[in-house]
Amino acid sequence: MSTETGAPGAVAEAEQRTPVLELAGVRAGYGAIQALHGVDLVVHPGSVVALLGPNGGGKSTTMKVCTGLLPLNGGELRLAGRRVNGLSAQEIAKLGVCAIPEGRGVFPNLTVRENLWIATGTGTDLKKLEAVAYDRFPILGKRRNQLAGSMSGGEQQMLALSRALATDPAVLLLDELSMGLAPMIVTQMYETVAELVAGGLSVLVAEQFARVVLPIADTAALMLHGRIVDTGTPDEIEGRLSSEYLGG
Ligand SMILES: Nc1ncnc2c1ncn2[C@@H]1O[C@H](COP(=O)(O)OP(=O)(O)OP(=O)(O)O)[C@@H](O)[C@H]1O
Repeated sequence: MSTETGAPGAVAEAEQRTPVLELAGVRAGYGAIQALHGVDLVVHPGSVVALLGPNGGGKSTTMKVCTGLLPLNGGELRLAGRRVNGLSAQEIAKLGVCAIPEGRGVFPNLTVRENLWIATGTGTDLKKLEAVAYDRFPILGKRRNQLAGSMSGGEQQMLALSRALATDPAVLLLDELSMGLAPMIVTQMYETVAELVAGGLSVLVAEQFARVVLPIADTAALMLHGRIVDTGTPDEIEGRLSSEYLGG
């Protein structure tokens, strides 16, 4: 969370603890296409790192590396200080990495309840899971028997977030949470993320339009052509970004 409310000590303290997620000199690509050329990123416990940059910069690829969906061909991926290069996506998920991919990640032909039921594979009881989800997003309770694919983009994103949180992740990866959503819904989604971070969650969020995520970020990193070209506090980065990257 941003330190505006006066917790610089807490941030400094978090930075002294082992990062929940760390990329050091990470290289990765698709066959002959090298997409990441030595990416360094650190997510401290209870903080939000915003990964910014235009289309094709490598944000989604970075997310795929963090979830184990794409292997590294150089550098190191560390979770809670442990090198996890080469672990499968399933093993990485078990270590507490949970992602909401670009374009949501709900099962459109399943109802809200059925989508939540999928998360019971992690051992949580469906009733408890539903109670938490409907408490956080009452609209999901009203839509519990509706097919996820027939809901609005915002409602689908709420469902995706609820399902992700059911796994009690150590670090949550959000890829373009705002995509296709009305500004008011985006604000609401990021407010929810900020509340979760205040409760101790760590988040890495990729966003093409910086303005929607900078208010809740502790650190921002600008990515271009598979490289982090600038890192700083949200204020520092905002000051250096062109309006093109800031977005509406
Ligand atoms: N499946 C793929 N096969 C081949 N090249 C890919 C694949 N996915 C991404 N790339 C390439 O890797 C580079 C980084 O793409 P990536 O999707 O990570 O960027 P991004 O910053 O997330 O952009 P966007 O927001 O548009 O998804 C781009 O040059 C892209 O064309």
